Amino acid sequence: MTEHDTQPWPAPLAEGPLDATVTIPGSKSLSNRFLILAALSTQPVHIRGLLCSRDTELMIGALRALGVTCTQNDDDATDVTITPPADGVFHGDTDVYCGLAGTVMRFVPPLVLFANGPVRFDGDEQAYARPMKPLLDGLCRLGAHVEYHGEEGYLPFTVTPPTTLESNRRPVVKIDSSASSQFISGLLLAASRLPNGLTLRHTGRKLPSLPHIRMTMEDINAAGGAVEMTQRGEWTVEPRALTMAQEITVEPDLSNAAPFLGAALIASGSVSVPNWPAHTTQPGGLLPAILHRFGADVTLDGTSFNELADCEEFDDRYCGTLTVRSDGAIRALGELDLSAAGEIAPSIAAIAVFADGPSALTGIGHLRGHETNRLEALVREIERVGAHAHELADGIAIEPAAEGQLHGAVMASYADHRMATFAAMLGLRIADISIEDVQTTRKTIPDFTGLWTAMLAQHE
Ligand SMILES: O=C(O)C1=C[C@@H](OP(=O)(O)O)[C@@H](O)[C@H](O)C1
Ligand SMILES: C=C(OP(=O)(O)O)C(=O)O
Repeated sequence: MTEHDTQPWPAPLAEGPLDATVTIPGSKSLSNRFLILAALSTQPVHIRGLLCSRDTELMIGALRALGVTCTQNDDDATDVTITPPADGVFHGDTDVYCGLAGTVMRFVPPLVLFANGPVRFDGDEQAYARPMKPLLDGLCRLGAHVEYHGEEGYLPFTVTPPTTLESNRRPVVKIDSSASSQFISGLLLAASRLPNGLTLRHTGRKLPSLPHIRMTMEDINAAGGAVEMTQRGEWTVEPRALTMAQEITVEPDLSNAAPFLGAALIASGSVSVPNWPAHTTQPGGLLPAILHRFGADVTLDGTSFNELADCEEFDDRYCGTLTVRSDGAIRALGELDLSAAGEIAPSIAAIAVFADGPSALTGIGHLRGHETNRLEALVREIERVGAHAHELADGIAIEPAAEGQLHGAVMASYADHRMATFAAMLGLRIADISIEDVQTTRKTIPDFTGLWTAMLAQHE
């Protein structure tokens, strides 16, 4: 146990305008999709730049339990080779531990359709509150059997594979995915292996995180699959043998870049992130526009954000250095619909605490079912430092306080990586902020405190 596990971590105050470059580790969402697709592939896949954090370790643990060979390079754990079981059949009669990782608890159970025995799923106690039922109902429609060991619709549970998969016609699965896009992604990722593919319909009114569903579709199609959105809220997947490229590189996690890029606004100065993809399926790709709306100057390799869309130099594969500059004056957002990118809401909320007026983040009611009830947690932590916030039916309204009214506090992190990074962002401008259990950031960032202090050491 380190000191950080027991003592709140004193979040550093910015000593002056930043002039920093930060290299962001691989994307959680891409890493865990590539791992699943590699496990379903017909040949070994070499993944470079894999995120090495709790959520990817849990995914690797899950795949190993199912009989997939995952070999990490001794000198570089981000370099991994995945070899699916020789006959493509996953091992049953095993246990999968999901921790608090949505991508593990929603992407792995569909693999059990192709296993030779039941698989038991469990996770952290806090994971027992995360919705699972629409995904598991979908698996039951495909012939699996689900037994709940606690409350119906939640972890822990056992999935037993069907004795045979329906093979005379294409199954139609209808689920309400308004609580999480990951139900759709999980079913799509596995569906190419079904004898007749799948038609999947979303029956709810709202669907969050559409970029993450587009990411799923793009990754499946790049692996030789054939998935399309046939109409709003309906997808078809053709039966296909998936063959991923033999080598694939993971983009940096653009959502995890949000606290660092946001620091340029809160602390003033500039923060640069190399290897920023000009085109991406990650929802963090929306950050340049949002930070620009807050008043920052945003450039990719020197080209200003306003010109990026028309710039022919930036083809689909272009990666450059994204730089965010600010004099510390932050414009309020008014209302911002974040339904496409709910996972960056805590970072956007931290910036909004220092804006020149109120901001409302909407379209994110489903954040109540994330790692913690993030809307409730954000309101509580914003009030704790002396600013004001309240919950909306589908979001949060933030009212900044005059700087003299803001004060330090011991901030709770709720076992939520993004609540911990949110608190560190507040600590850039508010003295005497410390953060309980900052190591919870290991869910998706291997060394958050190291990266954060290194960023702060680079100032004007
Ligand atoms: O598919 C993915 O990789 C993710 C989808 C989103 O989930 P929700 O739709 O539940 O918000 C996002 O918030 C999560 O961090 C990652
Ligand atoms: C919601 C998140 O994670 P998960 O993949 O566990 O759903 C997140 O990282 O913000």
